[in-house]
Amino acid sequence: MLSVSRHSLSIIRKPILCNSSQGYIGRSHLLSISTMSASTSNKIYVAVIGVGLVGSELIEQLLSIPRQTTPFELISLTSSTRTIFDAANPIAPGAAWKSLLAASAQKPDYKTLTEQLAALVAPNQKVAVVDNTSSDDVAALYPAFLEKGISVVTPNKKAYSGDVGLYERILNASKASGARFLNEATVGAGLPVISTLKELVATGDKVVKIEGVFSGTMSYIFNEFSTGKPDGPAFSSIVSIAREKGYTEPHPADDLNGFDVARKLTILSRTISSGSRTQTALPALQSFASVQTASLIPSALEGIPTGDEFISRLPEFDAHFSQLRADASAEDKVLRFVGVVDVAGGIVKAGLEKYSTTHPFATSLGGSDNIIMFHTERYGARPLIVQGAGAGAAVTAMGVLGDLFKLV
Ligand SMILES: NC(=O)C1=CN([C@@H]2O[C@H](COP(=O)(O)OP(=O)(O)OC[C@H]3O[C@@H](n4cnc5c(N)ncnc54)[C@H](OP(=O)(O)O)[C@@H]3O)[C@@H](O)[C@H]2O)C=CC1
Ligand SMILES: N[C@@H](CC=O)C(=O)O
Ligand code: NA
Repeated sequence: MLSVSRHSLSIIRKPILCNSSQGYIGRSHLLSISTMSASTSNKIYVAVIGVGLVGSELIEQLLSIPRQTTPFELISLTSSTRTIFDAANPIAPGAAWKSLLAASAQKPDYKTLTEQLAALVAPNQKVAVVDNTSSDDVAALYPAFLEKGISVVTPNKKAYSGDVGLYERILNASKASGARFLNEATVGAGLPVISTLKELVATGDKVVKIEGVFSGTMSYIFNEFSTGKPDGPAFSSIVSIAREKGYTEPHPADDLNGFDVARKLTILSRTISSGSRTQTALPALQSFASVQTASLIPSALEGIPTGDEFISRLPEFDAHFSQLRADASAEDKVLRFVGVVDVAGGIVKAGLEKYSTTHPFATSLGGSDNIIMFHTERYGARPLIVQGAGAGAAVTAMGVLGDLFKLV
């Protein structure tokens, strides 16, 4: 049970009928037949891990689905320090869930959570963990969740772009149990990038190359910093704004070192390799570290432990970035940080490039826009293009919630 005050508990929805194998049957004798069918079939119990920017927004979006139509029951929240779990009293729309979690005396215990969730898996009753952290430790738990039939939905790139052993364990566990691993929001946030790629590959199209701007942070930084003019705002000031807008990783160095893009390229490469009908020329990446990546971080700033300290030291290197901007401008070009998965050529790489001021990367991007171009056999000379905001809480949470709906 939740260890919270009576006052807090009063905002949790109380079922009138509850059946241990089917969960809610209804919350009022006035429920209509259609409402009852929504709440008795295809129920999906959801446990959210990580209640930061994306996690909080996801919870709000989840709780905003009309009660009559939602298939979801939000039964557990876990932050880095506390946890709550109560399958019999799911968190209700309008509940002060932050206070509930803050009032809990329970520390996170993932072994117990796995057992509690596994006990709920049943026909017509699915269970999903949503990992909204950027934690390697939480990512390492995915095989254990999946083995027990618990689906995993996540914007966290760590598992699918990390060590190949973990990646393979995820695939195997999902295959064995039928539980799903869904990670749309790991690339392009809410943009339909992974789903588009999976459909291209599953329907037998041959992906020749994927190229684009994959980082909302890098997009924002260079859209603002490098417009074709020789001068403009200081690099460090724009990085600070990108952080304030919620585009950066918890540590902004994870964006500026190119690793965030390298992780996304690894996820795309592995999605192609695992779905293709025939072998491709893509390298079998041991991890995102195998991607050829050109970091933007000056060596003096490498390994700085906190994001705050990193940001405070970045102005020391503003002159360096201003020079890069001026050099590009002298050639009538802009700077953009791009990624390429060259399937035909077997190359996966990320780095800062110069583009003519008339190129779509210079003219059509704004804010945190991502642009992803799929060059495939069927799309011939004119690529399939996905473009739009590629970072930020609202669009990322939407990508996560969209994946949850795929479980219905
Ligand atoms: N922001 C964006 O635009 C996008 C983000 N993503 C991904 O979404 C994920 C979340 O990003 P964002 O919300 O911006 O980051 P935040 O830093 O705002 O949130 C991460 C949360 O995870 C919590 N956390 C860390 N470790 C654990 C743990 N072991 N158990 C439970 N909770 C933990 C942190 O708690 P505490 O603060 O206490 O450490 C923090 O609240 C990341 O993986 C990111 O890459 C993907 C696409 C876009
Ligand atoms: N920090 C990332 C967030 C989304 O993946 C980015 O800037 O793209
Ligand atoms: Na996406």
